[in-house]
Amino acid sequence: MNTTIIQVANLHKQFNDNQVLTGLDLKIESGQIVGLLGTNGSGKSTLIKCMLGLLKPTSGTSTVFNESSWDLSATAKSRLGYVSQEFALLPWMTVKATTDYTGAFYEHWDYAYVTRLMKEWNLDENQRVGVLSVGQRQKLAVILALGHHPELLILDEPVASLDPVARRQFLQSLIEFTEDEENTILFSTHITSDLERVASHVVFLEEGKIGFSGELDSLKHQVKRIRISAEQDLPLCLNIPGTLRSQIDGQYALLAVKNFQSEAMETFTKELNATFTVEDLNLEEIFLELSGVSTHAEAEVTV
Ligand SMILES: Nc1ncnc2c1ncn2[C@@H]1O[C@H](COP(=O)(O)OP(=O)(O)OP(=O)(O)O)[C@@H](O)[C@H]1O
Repeated sequence: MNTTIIQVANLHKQFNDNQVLTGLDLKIESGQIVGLLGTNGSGKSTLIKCMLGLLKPTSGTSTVFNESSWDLSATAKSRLGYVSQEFALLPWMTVKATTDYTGAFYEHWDYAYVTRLMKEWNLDENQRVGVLSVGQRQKLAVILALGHHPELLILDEPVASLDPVARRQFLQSLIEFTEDEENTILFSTHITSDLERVASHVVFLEEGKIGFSGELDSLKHQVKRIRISAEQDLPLCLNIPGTLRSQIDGQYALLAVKNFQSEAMETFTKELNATFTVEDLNLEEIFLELSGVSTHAEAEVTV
């Protein structure tokens, strides 16, 4: 049975007069791999920090393992792994000294697992941290977060500096991490193809609110591109509920809709004496449509 790992209720966060998060409600359950999407500055890091108790919400609540995020016990913290965007490592230490030093803080540090990950991810344990590339440092930060087998892993843009090979290895490790145990992952990213490869659920932040939260498959099922073709010119405004974008050109129309319902579309097009076809969008196209950026430029309006 799935248990609730993170629960956010009516969460607001404001920095001076900058309202970043506006009444968010969110539930993440054990075993989920949740991808957090949103445009730059939409509040992904702020939400993560509120969940971890690193920032205090202006109002509302957040709990992790049923404990208030703002007041997490040492036991709850030991069940967490977190990699922030601005992680700090000591440049004069070697990779090995860094992992040993971090491991010393944990009761159940898995030295063998850490050594295996370092080998798989081509990290030289004798190298000094100060001379590592940005991507190598990012790999090390992720390994440090995994070494104690956290039940909940939170990663803020973990793959931004990784090359495609390292990204594949990293994603594979994430899959193993949740396959072996009932672990939960929340990660923010701008790389939608990565998210599509591993995430079971998606949370989409939009103007301080949750634009979508649910299963990845459900999101793909709901957001579609529709082509309408009629015998006569179509009206200039179609008024189809859930339309994100529409382009009308005489007898033809091209639309992106959210909450697509086949029956409603059938009724609507019948009234216009028109027919329609439905096309799937990939996650990047869905993300762009939900963010208000048309992907129609790449698609012809006519059938
Ligand atoms: N400590 C802070 N003090 C003041 N403003 C902040 C602080 N942290 C974040 N902000 C503001 O909150 C907004 C959201 O920032 P945040 O870093 O959460 O966005 P993000 O979605 O993670 O962005 P990105 O995709 O670029 O990493 C921005 O306008 C930012 O300037």
